[in-house]
Amino acid sequence: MNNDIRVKICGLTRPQDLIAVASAGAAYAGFVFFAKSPRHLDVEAARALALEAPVGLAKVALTVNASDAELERIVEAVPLDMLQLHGSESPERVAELRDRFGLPIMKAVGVASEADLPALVEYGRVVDQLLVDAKPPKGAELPGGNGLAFDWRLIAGRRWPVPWMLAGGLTPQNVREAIHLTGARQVDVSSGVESAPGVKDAARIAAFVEEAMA
Ligand SMILES: O=C(O)c1ccccc1NCC(=O)[C@H](O)[C@H](O)COP(=O)(O)O
Repeated sequence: MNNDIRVKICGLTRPQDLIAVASAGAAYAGFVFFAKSPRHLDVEAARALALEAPVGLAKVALTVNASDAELERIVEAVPLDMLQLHGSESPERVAELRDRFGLPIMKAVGVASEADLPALVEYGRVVDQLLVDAKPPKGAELPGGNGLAFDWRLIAGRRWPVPWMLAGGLTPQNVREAIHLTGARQVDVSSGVESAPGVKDAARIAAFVEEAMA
């Protein structure tokens, strides 16, 4: 059992999702604030859900190029442990938000080729965590949560100055290989544990966490 692997399950929308994630032993629960996503939560729904989260489950709000006002509404209403910025926020914007809201920040960086790797170093200077995710394909509706993996060999053996999380197309079937190949100590999944877009599946969540920690 590889207990030092920490798992994030992203895109929870129902109380039963929280139970499934916590009982599986995941460390993070992600709430998506992005209207085009099938996992989108409005602030009131996210507040209600977050208030039911078991103690010890870290609650992560995921936003995409959100305005100050949007972030203020979320942070004031929803008890959170981390902000995940999943848009084109610059390192300067990220640093500004980290100072303003006093919450740990995880910045998602899309990877498709070697050319995308320097951004991890640049953001790594201003964040608390990095999310190393698959770069969305051109024309994709969603900046993340697409169920697509990137070539994990691109980051094999690489390290950054802050904790990082591997994401993109992970499933119960491939997560062990992904961890072995990349050396990731944290993994994140959304599509790979769903029975339909936006519908989390408790059995797949349990299987994913078990495989990640095997
Ligand atoms: O999950 C979404 O719907 C989403 C929408 C807009 C921006 C980001 C989104 N998800 C970000 C995540 O952290 C996902 O867990 C990550 O991209 C991995 O997704 P998947 O490949 O589906 O496991």
